[in-house]
Amino acid sequence: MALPAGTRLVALDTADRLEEVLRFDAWTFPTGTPLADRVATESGIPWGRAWAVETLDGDLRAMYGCHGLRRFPVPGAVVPVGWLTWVGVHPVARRQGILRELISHHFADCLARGEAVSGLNAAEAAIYGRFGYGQASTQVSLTVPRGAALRDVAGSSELSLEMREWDPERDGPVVEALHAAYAQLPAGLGRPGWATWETPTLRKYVDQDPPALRGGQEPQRLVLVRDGAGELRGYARFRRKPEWQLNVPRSSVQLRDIVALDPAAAHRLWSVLLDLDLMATVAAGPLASDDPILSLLVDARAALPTTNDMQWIRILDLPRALAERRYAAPVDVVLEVTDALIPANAGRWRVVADAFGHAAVTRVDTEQDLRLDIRELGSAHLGSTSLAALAQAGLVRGTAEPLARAAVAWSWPVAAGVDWVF
Ligand SMILES: CC(=O)SCCNC(=O)CCNC(=O)[C@H](O)C(C)(C)COP(=O)(O)OP(=O)(O)OC[C@H]1O[C@@H](n2cnc3c(N)ncnc32)[C@H](O)[C@@H]1OP(=O)(O)O
Repeated sequence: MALPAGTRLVALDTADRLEEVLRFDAWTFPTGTPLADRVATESGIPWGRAWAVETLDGDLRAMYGCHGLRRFPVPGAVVPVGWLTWVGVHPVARRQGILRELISHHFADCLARGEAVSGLNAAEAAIYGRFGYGQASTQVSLTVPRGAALRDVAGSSELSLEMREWDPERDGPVVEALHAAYAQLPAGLGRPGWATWETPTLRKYVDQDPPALRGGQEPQRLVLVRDGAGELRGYARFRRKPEWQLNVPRSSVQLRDIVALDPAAAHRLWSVLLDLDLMATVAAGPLASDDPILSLLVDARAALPTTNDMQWIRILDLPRALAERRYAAPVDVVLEVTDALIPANAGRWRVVADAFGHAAVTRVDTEQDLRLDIRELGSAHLGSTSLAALAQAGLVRGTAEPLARAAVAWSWPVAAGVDWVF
């Protein structure tokens, strides 16, 4: 397939076309925010690694961008990943194969830059599976009632608190350091998928708090927690949304993110957030599906947990991607993989690894143990989608023993996930 006649692909190297891009984007993602306000905020567009499809007259018809992450956590390692973003096709140009062309361009670009994996957050869950992306992590959202009881954690009450208005220049580096440190927890195992805002564009994008993007809520606030030696142990960023019903305060805390480096800090932060006057609830999420609050709440059900897909992973260079990550148990298995878009990944691959080691991945022509598509391998790549679960749906085929061994090896003790979308 090719781009529709009368259109061409052009690079978006600089922000020169920002206003035009934002006008175009408002066709793909409707917004009530005035254009002038959007122009004045950091869009998060990765200029220099963004492309547009335009007519020969220069009218924008589609675009996509890619964040070149260099420290994306996969099980037991951090790797380069091409993070697909800002995908949109104008309503007049849809269903003519433009997205399919952009995806093919993105895959080739990532491979040329040595990125064995592409990832994304999907606007709609049904879009990307056809291109070999598999759902690799889930997120949980909570609405925690004010005053919800927490299980005790020793040392929580001895930690000190500081609350202040968010100041990006002062607080951005503090929060970034805590967020990055959390990626290694617990005990150095590390949380796959825990991306940090590692490019200057992403950093500016997450640090900003312009009134136009507050939705009528108060400016962002920050709570910090320190141990007895004054060392920072965690933070939470939040806003309060004021609301009264029949003279009864029904306001809510909108928690943007919360990071704690130990259980006492998590308990202390949640204790203060659940005890703010005039609030009825604390709305939290995206949270990883094993976030500590789910174990700390005495009645997690009362927090009305809802889950959704979070990160989607596409393996672009199979031998490299499978060798880059580590495995939770010894494994020696032959996979027969199909890949309709990247033929170099298709065929039989032997994967051999020790517990918590990297794998040797070689092409073989011996009998396969398991058969699956590249999409399923992407789902399992962050360690949170079980190959055995996929087998129950008929998406991985093989006999019981190699399936069980591979399912354990591909898993990881810490759930994949992250607390922001980009
Ligand atoms: C990572 C991100 O940035 S997520 C953001 C994605 N963007 C949006 O959701 C904005 C609004 N939507 C759009 O801009 C467009 O409809 C897009 C980008 C989703 C699709 O673009 P199009 O150029 O129309 O897609 P294209 O014609 O290449 O279709 C490719 C395939 O995807 C399918 N498809 C397209 N859109 C959707 C959708 N929303 N849901 C399910 N399937 C879809 C098509 O049916 C087609 O399937 P086929 O290959 O089996 O025939």
